[in-house]
Amino acid sequence: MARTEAVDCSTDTHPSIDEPGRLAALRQYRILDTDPEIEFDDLTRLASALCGTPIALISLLDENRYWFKSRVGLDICQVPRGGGFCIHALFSRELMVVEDAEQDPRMKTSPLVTRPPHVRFYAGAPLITSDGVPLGTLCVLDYAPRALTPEQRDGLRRLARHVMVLFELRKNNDALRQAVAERDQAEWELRQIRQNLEQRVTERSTELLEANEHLRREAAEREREKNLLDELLDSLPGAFYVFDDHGHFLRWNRHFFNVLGYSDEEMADRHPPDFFAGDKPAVAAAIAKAFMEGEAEVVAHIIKRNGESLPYLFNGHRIEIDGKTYLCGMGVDISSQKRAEQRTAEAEQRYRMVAQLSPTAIFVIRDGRCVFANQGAARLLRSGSASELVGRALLDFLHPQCRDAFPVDAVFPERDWHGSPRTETRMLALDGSELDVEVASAPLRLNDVDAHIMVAHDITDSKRHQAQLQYQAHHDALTGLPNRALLIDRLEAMLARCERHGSQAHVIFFDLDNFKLINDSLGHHVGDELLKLVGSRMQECMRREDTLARLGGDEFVVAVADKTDREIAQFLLPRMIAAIGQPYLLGDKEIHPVCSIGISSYPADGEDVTTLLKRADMAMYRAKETGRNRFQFFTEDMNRKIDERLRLQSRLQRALQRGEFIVHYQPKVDLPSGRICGAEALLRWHPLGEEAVPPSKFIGLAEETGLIVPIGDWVMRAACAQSKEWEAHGLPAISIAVNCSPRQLLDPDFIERMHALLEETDIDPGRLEIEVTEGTIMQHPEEAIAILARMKELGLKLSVDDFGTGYSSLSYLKRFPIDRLKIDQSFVRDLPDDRDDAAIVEAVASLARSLGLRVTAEGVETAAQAEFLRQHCNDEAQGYYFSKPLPAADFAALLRAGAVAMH
Ligand SMILES: Nc1nc2c(ncn2[C@@H]2O[C@@H]3COP(=O)(O)O[C@H]4[C@@H](O)[C@H](n5cnc6c(=O)[nH]c(N)nc65)O[C@@H]4COP(=O)(O)O[C@H]3[C@H]2O)c(=O)[nH]1
Repeated sequence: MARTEAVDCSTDTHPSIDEPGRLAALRQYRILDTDPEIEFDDLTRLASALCGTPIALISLLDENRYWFKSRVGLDICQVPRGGGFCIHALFSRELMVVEDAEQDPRMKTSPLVTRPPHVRFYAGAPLITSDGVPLGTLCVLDYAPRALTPEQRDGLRRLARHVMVLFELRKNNDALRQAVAERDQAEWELRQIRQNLEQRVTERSTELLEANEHLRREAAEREREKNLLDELLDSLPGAFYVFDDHGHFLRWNRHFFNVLGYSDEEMADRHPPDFFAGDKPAVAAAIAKAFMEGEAEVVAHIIKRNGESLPYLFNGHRIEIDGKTYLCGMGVDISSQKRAEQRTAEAEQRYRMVAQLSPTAIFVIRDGRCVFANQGAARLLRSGSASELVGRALLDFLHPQCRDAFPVDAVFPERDWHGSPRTETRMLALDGSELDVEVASAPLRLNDVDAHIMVAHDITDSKRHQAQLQYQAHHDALTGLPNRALLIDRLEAMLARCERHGSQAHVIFFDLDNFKLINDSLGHHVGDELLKLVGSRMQECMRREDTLARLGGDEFVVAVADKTDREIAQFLLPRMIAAIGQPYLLGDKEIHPVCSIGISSYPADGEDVTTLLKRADMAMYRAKETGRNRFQFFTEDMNRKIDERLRLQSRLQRALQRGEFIVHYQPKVDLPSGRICGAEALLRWHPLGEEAVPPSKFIGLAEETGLIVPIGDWVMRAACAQSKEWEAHGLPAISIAVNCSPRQLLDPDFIERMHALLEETDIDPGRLEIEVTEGTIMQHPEEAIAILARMKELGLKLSVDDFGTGYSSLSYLKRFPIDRLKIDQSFVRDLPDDRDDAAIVEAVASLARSLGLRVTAEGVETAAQAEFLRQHCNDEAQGYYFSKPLPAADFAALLRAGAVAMH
């Protein structure tokens, strides 16, 4: 493409051209300074090709320049108005062809010619509007002079017209676009307007809806308020009303219907006085008063629809609404109140009567003086009449010792079971007698002044009774001495005192050794008398501060403080033993009780009551073992003995299963002939791997623990079996005696077991002798007699062992279904020298003879004893003199020999 500098063309016009009009027309096409468009560029290229020129332009002339809408072969887009050629073609409105510009006077000075691009050829077809206005040209240019063929000329013209068609099309399009744009704008504006309108309509509708809702809510609220008011009025506990000064009802509540029975129609027709009969004048006066003074109240009987009348309390208040005067108020049914008043009046009357007639003393006290007293009060205080008490000071009736403590203001510290304040005090009757009373009190308003009512009742007897009960709970009924409970209390207090002072205290346990025997043999009444005497004799030996208690049976305990062991042992106990040991004459009997005493001391032997009592008891048992009228201080050794005893017990429990028992047999000798006539079965215990334990050590324990029952059964069975065996071996038939302890005898199954044993061993019952001690029988004589009788029924022989030690009376002895008496070895021991024993033995032998009983003397150890017995008793004897108890085999050998040697 040829480059050229901008060409300066001078502006020139043509007289035939309305230049401003042309320029205006040009502007209408709105094409100047627009971007290249392909449709125009195609035409330009067509023109260049058609004419064979390197340059082709669509050139438009405005006020100052030639602006090229489309160009081929030229790279500038405009040239000044004075530097171009087109103006000639434009103004001539014809195709103009300049074959050599250097030769053409109109152009040879043109910068396009004189300077690069050095145009030499120019052909331009004017672009003329349909109105004939020239706008520019479609021109072709060349650097060399040339000519155009007529076809080229014609083609150029046609192409110019095409350009113009395009211009027109473009202009129309523009106009169309403009119109479309304007229409779009109009549409947009319309839409805007519509939207605005719609929005306003919406807003307005919302406002209207809101206003409507507001109105609806207000209406609902008013309705609700009205309903609420109606409900409120209907819920009033009475007849609400509003009526005007003509007596026309404006408003009333459901009470008129629900309670009084009037319908709304009836209410509308009625006037206030219509509801009343007898009370009409009072009601009318109250209405008039309310209208006049603003308010009034009246009690009147309203007539219900069914004719019934009820007392109502009406109130009325004058109100003004819109300048008019109304009366508004309510009537309340006061029938229950009236009834309550009536009941109160009746109750008051009743209470007055009850108070007057009550046997309980009732006082009303005001300012410390009696303002009312009933008959009960007069009786309590031994007064002639209740009125005599009125006006007197309450303190006058109180015992002087109680005056200070008595709460005259009725604020009592305790409460009775109704919750009323109560207290106990002592009163003085008018005759001077003293009374224990329980007083309850309550505050009271009396004629608008504070007072209190006081109810008093005589508890003198119950106090006495209580004291008695208290005494009984803490004292032994027989001797009147403190019992265990009181002893424990006092001991605790004593120990606490001793602890504070660092002093000593002693617990002394007394037990009468032979009491049981005395009691059983001489009767309970003798025993009781003896206990009372023992108690009082002991008491005489003691200081006031010491305590003597009876724990039950023949057990007494003395608690002594602030004495040493030596003082106790050297002074107190000997004194007591001497006092107790003095003979007692009870009825026609003289009794010599024997006591055993155990002592424990605080703090050495224990620091609490239980331990001290237990240890004194232990010591007492130890004393009992050591002999008559002995005392024994507790020693740690006793504890050890108890442990040993416990150990022994556990071994004894296993002994039977382990087969540690055997039976020895001691012969019984017929004194006249010296022949063995029987044997006593005696139990022996050889614990495995240990020394034999003598019966004296374990029989008592077995008895206490009940083990004696199975052990005794075993002995019986063993003895019976042994007897059968001897019999089977052809040995002489002898009777076998077996010991029976109290526990065995009184066992409920004893008889059944004996029966079974006889059947099982098949022994002749007449050869089995059961030995029961006299003491055993005398423990429960009646039961024992019954059991012995049943044993006799079984065919058994019975003997009373240790006879002479058990205090059995002759009358009992007569009733015992026994065969034999065994004289206790204590009476035999000192024979024949002891005259008493000799006399006893003789007496027993003679007694037995007269009762038809046989006699066996026990414990014969010497020939002299044997001889004495042979002379005076001449029955049976048993003892070491003849033989010690022997194992079964040795005994069999002895039996086989048939007699024992009598030296
Ligand atoms: N000093 C002395 N003693 C003599 C003489 N002759 C016999 N004795 C002993 O005196 C006791 C007599 O038995 P007991 O009075 O029934 O006294 C018996 C009896 O009460 C009881 N006992 C023994 N075996 C049994 C038994 O199987 N059942 C029951 N319930 N008690 C038994 O044990 C007590 C003591 O029995 P043992 O030690 O065997 O003592 C026996 C016997 O060995 C004598 O000349 N001089």
